[in-house]
Amino acid sequence: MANIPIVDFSAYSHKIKHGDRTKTAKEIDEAFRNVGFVYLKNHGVSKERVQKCFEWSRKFFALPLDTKMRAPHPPGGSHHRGYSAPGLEKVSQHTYDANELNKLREVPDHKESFECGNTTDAAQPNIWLPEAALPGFRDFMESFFADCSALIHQLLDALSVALSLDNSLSPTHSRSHFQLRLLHYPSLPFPELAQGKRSRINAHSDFGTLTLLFQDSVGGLEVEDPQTGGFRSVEPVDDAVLVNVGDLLARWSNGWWKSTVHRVMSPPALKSETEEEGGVEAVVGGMVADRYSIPFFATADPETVIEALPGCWSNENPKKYESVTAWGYVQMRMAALYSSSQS
Ligand SMILES: O=C(O)CCC(=O)C(=O)O
Ligand SMILES: [Fe+2]
Repeated sequence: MANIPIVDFSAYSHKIKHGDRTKTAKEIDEAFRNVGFVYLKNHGVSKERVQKCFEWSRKFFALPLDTKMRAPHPPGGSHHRGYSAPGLEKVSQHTYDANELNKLREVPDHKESFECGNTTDAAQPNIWLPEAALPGFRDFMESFFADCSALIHQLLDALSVALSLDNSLSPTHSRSHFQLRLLHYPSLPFPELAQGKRSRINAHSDFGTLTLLFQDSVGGLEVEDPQTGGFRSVEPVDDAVLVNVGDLLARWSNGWWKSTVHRVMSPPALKSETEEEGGVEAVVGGMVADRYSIPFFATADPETVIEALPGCWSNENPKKYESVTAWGYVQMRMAALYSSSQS
């Protein structure tokens, strides 16, 4: 099991006094340096709201395919909104060559997703189903988006305290051009996953600054141990949101915080059952349960120049990365996600 620290975030979500805030910021800082992931308790997005979001997600994915296709994800990676049917998106880790991408797609990610963003994001307008197809869905997602955005801004305040920055990082995300994603990994025969014929989500790091991840209780998320290169299971924690550092924040902090590679495989319970029963053959015909998760991706305002933050570099620890704009970097990564199968 991966050792992901659990931090009480009330000092930021409930605006408790300054001293507690510094302590919380230091705890998050340590988790981001060591693992790149942290679980936050008392994060301010209520349990009821999270449960409701999972309910809406289940309702959405239970609709017939031709109804879901009334909000289709456009071809290519630059407009990342709407519904993607299973097999459309294949996550890669820094693979930009078209032949390589097509090879990777031979093992499709067995998932479907729905993406939506900020209503003010003119560059990537949302793509909704007609209201009558799922009344109330759009309203709920817009308000859940606002809940998650508020948490991101509190986290940016905490990170600025951790680095003793003069100004909070929150204004660099002032437009909140974030992305809320509903993910459904359909049930599938265990051997297909175990033998690598299909994957749930391939190993990758996230592109932006911060990701929130709400998961159901099925499990299967794994994070890479940077020391050994092996993967460790992440156990879902009740009422806690998982937060991880994306590549842009790792660059911005000059590598101080880690953007850790992660993937989704079989739930750990299923794996240990097969070991006890003497290997994969013992479960031929067994099915892996459906899994639902809700990531929320934050990134900085598009024109923000990402270069080592004050305090993260010195003559002894020079800047490791070229400066990039937030927009330029994310577009390059997104293009690789959707490019070759659709061009
Ligand atoms: O479903 C999960 O638990 C992880 C999803 C994920 O890593 C992603 O969408 O970037
Ligand atoms: Fe991810």
